[in-house]
Amino acid sequence: MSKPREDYLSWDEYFMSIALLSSQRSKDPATQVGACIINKKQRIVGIGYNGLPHGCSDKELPWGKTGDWMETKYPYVCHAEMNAILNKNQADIDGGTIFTTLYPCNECAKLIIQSGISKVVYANKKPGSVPAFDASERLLKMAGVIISKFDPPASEKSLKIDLNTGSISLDSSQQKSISKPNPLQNISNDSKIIA
Ligand SMILES: Nc1ccn([C@H]2C[C@H](O)[C@@H](COP(=O)(O)O)O2)c(=O)n1
Ligand SMILES: [Zn+2]
Repeated sequence: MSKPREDYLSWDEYFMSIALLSSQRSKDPATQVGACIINKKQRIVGIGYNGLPHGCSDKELPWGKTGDWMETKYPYVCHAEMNAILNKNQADIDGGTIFTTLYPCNECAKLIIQSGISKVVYANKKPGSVPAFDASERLLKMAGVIISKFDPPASEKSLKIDLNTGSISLDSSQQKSISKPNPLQNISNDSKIIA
């Protein structure tokens, strides 16, 4: 009898991969973020990425980061976590988990708490002390939300999606390459999340 496939995605890898894939819908030229919410039964109930509100033109609103605040992206972009919560297809997400490619900001932390989500799994966090992330941590901890850093696989694991042929390959090797930096652990304040 043939054996089941051994080289497959763990649940956490699966949900974080979906968050990462969703981030690739973002039009933010600097930082693409994705989020995936699961309910208590491990079913996906919401997905989102950072982008402008419905009906607001990607071409008319600014995408810059500096200068006059009104002429930056910050007042206009909906965060990935916010979109995932608003897109949820189930009213009750109490006790759910949100997988997010970037640590949630304080505004998203409020939404996470109020929606009943009880766990956050994040892949990246901006280095140093950033007020929006410090305040978020304060709120999440106070509300009893579990904060967990995504545990990357012990060995190299990468997914390659070929949209031309419609094929996908999951490559894994026994050892992590020492020379190649892990993009999930190494981001600067200004860098793209996924290289
Ligand atoms: N947890 C987060 C944090 C940030 N975002 C979005 C908001 C912006 O589009 C971008 C951050 O801009 P940056 O200053 O890093 O270029 O990421 C989000 O969706 N979720
Ligand atoms: Zn946010």
